[in-house]
Amino acid sequence: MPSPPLGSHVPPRHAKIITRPFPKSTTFFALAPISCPLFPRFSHQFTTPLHTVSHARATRVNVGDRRRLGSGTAAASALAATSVGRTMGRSGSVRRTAASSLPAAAAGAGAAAAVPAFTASPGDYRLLEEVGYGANAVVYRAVFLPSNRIVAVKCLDLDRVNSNLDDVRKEAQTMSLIDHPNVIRGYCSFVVDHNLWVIMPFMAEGSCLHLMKVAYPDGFEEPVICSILKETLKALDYLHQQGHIHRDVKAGNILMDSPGIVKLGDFGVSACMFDRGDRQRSRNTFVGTPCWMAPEVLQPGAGYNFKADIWSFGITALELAHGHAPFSKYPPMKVLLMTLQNAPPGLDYDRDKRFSKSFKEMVAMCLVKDQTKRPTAEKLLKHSFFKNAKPPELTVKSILTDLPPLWDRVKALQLKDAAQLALKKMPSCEQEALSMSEYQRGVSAWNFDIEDLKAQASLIHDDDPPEIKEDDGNDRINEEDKDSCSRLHFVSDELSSGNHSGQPKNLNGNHFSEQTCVTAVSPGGNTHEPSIGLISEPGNADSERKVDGYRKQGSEIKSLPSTSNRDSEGQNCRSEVKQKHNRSITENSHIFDREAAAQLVSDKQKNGTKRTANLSGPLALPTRASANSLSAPVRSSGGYVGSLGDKPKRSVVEIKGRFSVTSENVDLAKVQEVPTSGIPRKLQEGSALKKSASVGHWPIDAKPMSNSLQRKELCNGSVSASVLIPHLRNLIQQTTFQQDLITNLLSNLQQNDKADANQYRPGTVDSDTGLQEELKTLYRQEEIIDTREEDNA
Ligand SMILES: Nc1ncnc2c1ncn2[C@@H]1O[C@H](COP(=O)(O)OP(=O)(O)OP(=O)(O)O)[C@@H](O)[C@H]1O
Repeated sequence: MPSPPLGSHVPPRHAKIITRPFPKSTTFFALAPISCPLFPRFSHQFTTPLHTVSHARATRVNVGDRRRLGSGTAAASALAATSVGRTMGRSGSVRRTAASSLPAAAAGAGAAAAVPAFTASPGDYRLLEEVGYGANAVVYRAVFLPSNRIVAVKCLDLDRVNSNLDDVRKEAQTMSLIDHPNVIRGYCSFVVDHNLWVIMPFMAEGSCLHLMKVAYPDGFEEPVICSILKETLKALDYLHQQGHIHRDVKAGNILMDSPGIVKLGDFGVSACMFDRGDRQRSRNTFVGTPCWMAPEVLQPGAGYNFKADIWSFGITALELAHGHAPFSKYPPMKVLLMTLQNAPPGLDYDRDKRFSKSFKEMVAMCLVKDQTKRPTAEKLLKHSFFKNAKPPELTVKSILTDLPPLWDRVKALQLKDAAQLALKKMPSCEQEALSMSEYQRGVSAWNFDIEDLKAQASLIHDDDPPEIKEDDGNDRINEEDKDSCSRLHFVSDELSSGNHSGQPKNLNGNHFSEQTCVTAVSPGGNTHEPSIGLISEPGNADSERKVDGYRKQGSEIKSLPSTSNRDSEGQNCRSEVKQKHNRSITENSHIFDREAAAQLVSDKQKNGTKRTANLSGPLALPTRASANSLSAPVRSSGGYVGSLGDKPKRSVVEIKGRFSVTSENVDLAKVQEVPTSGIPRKLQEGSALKKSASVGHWPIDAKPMSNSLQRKELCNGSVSASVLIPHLRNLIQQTTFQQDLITNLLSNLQQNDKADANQYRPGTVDSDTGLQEELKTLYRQEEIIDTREEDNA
């Protein structure tokens, strides 16, 4: 059954239209585009449904075309407020939406009354608790003071999204045009200092991902999944019919409200299928989250369409069934390769016996690699699995009982992860753990250096640990895989015969470090009474919590007295939500070139050799704290950090180009097994020596494990934390020492080089007294360690 159209003039079915050029005259967006003072250049794209043209206002600032908002001031002057206060009669669905976010007391009256307009004045909103944050935004529960209505305010940090103004604009615009009970719409949006505020309905139960992390780590029961998926599918059907590809369908973007209302949110990376020019080109870039990405999104050339959402929907179904997405244990580039090379994941394993045949079938229909064989959302809604779906009011409601309020859950998750991080007491671990959890959560704005990815992918061991085989789909190799392989060969040929130089493209090189958020209020204008419900003074210890260098935005947001002076709207007070992000952001922060990735795939295939390191760590993803990510297992995984601005000290056991494998993420047994011929005997015992592309042969002690039993225990993961932690501490000490030693050796060599370049022979370090001394020191150190270990044993 088609979703409600935007207006009666809108043909109910558009899904078919998208497969052919869409004639302008039949577009269901505004025939007369609304003026776009915000982005004159994009005015033609600022369309809005006809029935909202008269209500949509792109007001405030009229500034020239600025694709990039470098500073808050620029941002403020470049982004206009768009208020879509729907004062006129709206469809029933909108009223339902509105009612769902009304405070209990007002709900009854609110449902009957006309939906009040929302103003584009920050003074009209009192920010309450933080209820989530993602790649670019912090989301607050807030009160719209004129009607005392509870809303969510998404504060997008424009400093962080300065290279993706299109995304910002699209998200705000798309959200404001949404008119469907299962899609989050934006009431209005406007700039407040460095932030774009998007006002939207408050979804009191947060995202499905959140809920799973808090209470359902192994996923939901089938009836619940069925309800959630059906609502999500209705949202997708609607969006596709309106010409949008969501591109980021995942449990983290499925939001729930108390009465069991389910809505799809986050249009940060959505695309219009009818776009041409710049925006069309953006569909040739990776946008989305690796685990949820359809194969065709990862392949160059062909392009993709709304069917990519159907794939993501299938992955989301698995996510809801298992508590995590398939392949989520792997680093992103491995996910990419597996998505292309392996059979699609499914519900085929022992643990999935509890699920019905129709559920499995439905998932299998979505996860077909050939996008043309995937059903449309509309067709999928007719699948037998959804026929018997119970109303979400019943099923979803049942999973929401006895839970604390959303903000308390968010706080608890934050504290839990902060505690885990504190336990590690390792700055690099912190960074890696965040990176890993970020990845596991599935970031939208993942951003990395393709060269690094190539290096890292080449280090990925093709033999996966047995415990994660299950999700690989390796056992399910089928005809599709053969197709996939042949496509990959084609990609390879294409790349090698084309004008690809073989050089990896480095399109962004964005480097991120840890996110730091600070919340502050500047009570501008009114000295007696800070009228907006924020918050705390900058620098106030209460407003900033710092746990082992990880400073999080204070959740203890204090509600201050609100202004009663309505005339002073926007003047009596100003609220400022500052998010200081200690990261550098450059252009294209969440895309990278698909061809470059294909080159990676090609290289990987050509390479064909098995590598020594079994990498389980993440790529150097932008490290970003996220409420969503905070409950993800904190795992010290090593991972490449070469692209990060600050290279944390760690024990490097292998350097491959710019890639470093740290002792933390190298399989201990394998390290021990590395051939070390030609290395002094002492170093072979209990040390791993590997070739470093950068520095030649150097003795590096990865894990001096004298006790093979202990080593086995460590490898099979049965060892307890109490055993492991001292060992790791010991390791850190050793590696710090070794790093210093290596530095000394290097500087000695350099000095020697200068002194007598002709006499210097590589490998003749023994003739150098200084170096001999250093090596002796190393031996001594090793002996001490060995003795200590023997004592411990
Ligand atoms: N309307 C809402 N009501 C309640 N919570 C919300 C709402 N919108 C978002 N959230 C919470 O805030 C989180 C972050 O929001 P959102 O996904 O829009 O930010 P983002 O920066 O675009 O994230 P992403 O990393 O997915 O790109 C959500 O996962 C959800 O938990």
